[in-house]
Amino acid sequence: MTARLIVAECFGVEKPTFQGEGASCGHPALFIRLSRCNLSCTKCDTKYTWDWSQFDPREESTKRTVAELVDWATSSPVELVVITGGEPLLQQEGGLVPLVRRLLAAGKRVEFETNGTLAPVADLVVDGVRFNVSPKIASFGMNEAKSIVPAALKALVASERAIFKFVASSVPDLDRIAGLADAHRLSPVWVMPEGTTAPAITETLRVLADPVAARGWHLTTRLHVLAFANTRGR
Ligand SMILES: Nc1nc2[nH]cc(C(=O)O)c2c(=O)[nH]1
Ligand code: SF4
Ligand SMILES: [Mg+2]
Repeated sequence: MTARLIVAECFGVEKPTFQGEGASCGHPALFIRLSRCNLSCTKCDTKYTWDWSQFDPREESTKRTVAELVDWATSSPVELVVITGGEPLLQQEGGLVPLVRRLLAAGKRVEFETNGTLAPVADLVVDGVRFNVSPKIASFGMNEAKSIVPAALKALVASERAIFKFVASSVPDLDRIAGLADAHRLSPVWVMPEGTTAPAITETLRVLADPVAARGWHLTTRLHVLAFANTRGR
């Protein structure tokens, strides 16, 4: 049987872009955005991957074979492939493992952008793969009883291939992040300002920078919002 994935969009080949967030911020990158999510955050900026009250899944997603996706990614010399969503690990029992295996064999490296509610299968915890884990705190508009899954966080910590990248809007958010980081031994901690416009990102970054530095954490911007005005497909 041909493995297929439910894809929202692929970008970075025709219009080159960068990983906009986290430890690889500024690196040239290709993006495969998988459709579907198991959460429903109020502040989600990719609702076209899951919110079928606002979007039509037949318009917003296509099924693509692993071969099609690998051909697309290998048409570019860019080494980093970011697999995001939605929640990409929802499809790890489907075509994700063969996709990652073939991307690595072609000389790519892979970063997953995941919400941290699902433990990765062993076949994804391999050299060349990293996990950018963004647990959603209450201020992001998600009930933490659903978004904080201790067993999944434990597995991601144990993978030794994860960073924990929290979206924050205010200084009090940092206390909640510290509580979660302590409770689940999450490290390294990265903080990213919430916002989908350059002024909003800059303003929040300025508020958060000193308190993040004081805690010894890492800080990231959202480079694609600054550079490309949050255009879809960049
Ligand atoms: N350039 C760029 N970098 C990103 N890093 C994480 C993204 C995401 O939507 O998960 C993203 C995105 O949408 N664009
Ligand atoms: S986990 Fe991410 S993709 Fe899913 S609803 Fe929340 S912000 Fe959106
Ligand atoms: Mg995004």
